[in-house]
Amino acid sequence: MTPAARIAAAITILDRILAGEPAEQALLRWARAGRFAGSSDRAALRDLVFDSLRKLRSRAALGGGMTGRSLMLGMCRETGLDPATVFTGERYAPMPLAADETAIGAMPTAAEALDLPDWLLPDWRQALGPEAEKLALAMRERAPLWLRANLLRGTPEQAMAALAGEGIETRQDAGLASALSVLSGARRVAASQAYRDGLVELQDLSPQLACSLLPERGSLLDYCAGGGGKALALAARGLFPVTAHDADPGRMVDLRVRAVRAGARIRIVEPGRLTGSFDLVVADVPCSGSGTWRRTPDAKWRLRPADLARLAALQARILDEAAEFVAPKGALAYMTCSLLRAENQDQIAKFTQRRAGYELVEERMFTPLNASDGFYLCLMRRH
Ligand SMILES: C[S@@+](CC[C@H](N)C(=O)[O-])C[C@H]1O[C@@H](n2cnc3c(N)ncnc32)[C@H](O)[C@@H]1O
Repeated sequence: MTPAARIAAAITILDRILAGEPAEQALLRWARAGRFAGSSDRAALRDLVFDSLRKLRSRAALGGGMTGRSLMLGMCRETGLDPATVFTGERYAPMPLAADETAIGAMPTAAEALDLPDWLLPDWRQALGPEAEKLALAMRERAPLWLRANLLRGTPEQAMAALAGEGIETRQDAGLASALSVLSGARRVAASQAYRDGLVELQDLSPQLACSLLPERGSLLDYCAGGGGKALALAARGLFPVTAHDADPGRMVDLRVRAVRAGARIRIVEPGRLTGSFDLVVADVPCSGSGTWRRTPDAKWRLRPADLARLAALQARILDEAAEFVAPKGALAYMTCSLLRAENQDQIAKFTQRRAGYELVEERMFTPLNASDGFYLCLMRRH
C-alpha cells in the first residue's frame, strides 16, 4: 500500500471507532476484509490509528473536526506532511480536500493540547499535581515494550542471548535485572522461540517493579488473577506456590497455558471455593486503566464519570473481600493500573477507615516519568 492508501484506510477505521466500534475490533475487521494489505501495512495502519487516538482532541482541533478525514488532516498538519500530497484522489488515496476543509482547523487550545477529556482534567491535576501536564503529554506517546525474563527458565542474560539470536535486541533495566526493554524487533517477540519456550513474558516495567517490592516469604494469593500477569511474576520468584483466584473463571483460561509455558506452580481456585488464609494477598483490581492509555487510547475517550464511580465501588468491595483471606501478621497488596486518586489513595484511605488493624508499609506510583505505564501499589500489613 502507498502511504496515502494507508491514510485512506486509517480514515475508514477511525470513522468506525468514532461511531463506537472498539479500536482492536475495527482494525481486525479491516484487516480481514483488506486481504491485499501485508503485515507491514497492517502494522503501519495500526500505528496511524493508535497515534490519532492518543492525540484525538489536538488532532481534531488541527484538522477542524471529529471525523477520520479531519484526524488525518490534523496528523498531516502536526507532522508537517503536505496534505496536498496525500489527499489527491489518485488510486487508493483519500479524495482531494474541499475548500471548507482547507479553510478550517486551528492550533489546539491549552486544554486540547493535553489530549484528555475535559471532565477528567480536575481529577488528573488533583492526582498528579505538578506532573499532571507532563504526564498527560507522556500519554500521547507510544508505549515501549517490556519483557520479564522468567527466572524459572534461565537467567536474564540467557533470555537476552536467545532473543538476540532471533533478531530481538533488549536491555536490562538499571534497577531490576529481570526487566528487559525491547530496543528492536518488538514485532517478532510473540512469535519468537524464546517467548514460546517461556524464557520471557510480556509485562510492562511498572507492574514488574511493583511485584518486586512484595514480601518474599510465605503463602500467596492472587485474588484477581485474570490472565495471570501478577501471579506468574510472583511464582517466578520460585519461593512459594501461588494460588490464583478470579470472580470470573473464564478470565483465568490463559493462565493454565501460560503457567505450563513458564514452568510456574500455580494453583487455580474456582470462585466460591477459596478457603484459608495467606501471608500475602494481592488485589489487582479492575480499574479505569488510565495508566495504560498509551496502549489502549480509545479507552481514554470512552471513560465516563459514572464508570469511575462504579469502579470505585467495585474496588472497595474487592478490597474488603480480599482482606478476609489475609492471615494475621500477613500483608495485603492493592494494585491498579490507574493514575487517579479515586481509585488509589482514596480507596486506601477509606479501607483503613473501615477496617482497623492495617498499616501502610509501602505506597508507590509508577508513571512514564519514573518507570513505564501508570501503576499504583499500596502494600499494607495486618497487625
Ligand atoms: C486488572 S484485572 C486482573 C489482571 C491480572 N491480575 C493480570 O495481571 O493479568 C482484574 C480482574 O479482577 C476480576 N474481578 C472482578 N471482580 C472481582 C471480585 N469480586 N473478586 C475477584 N476478582 C474479581 C476480573 O474478572 C479481572 O480478571
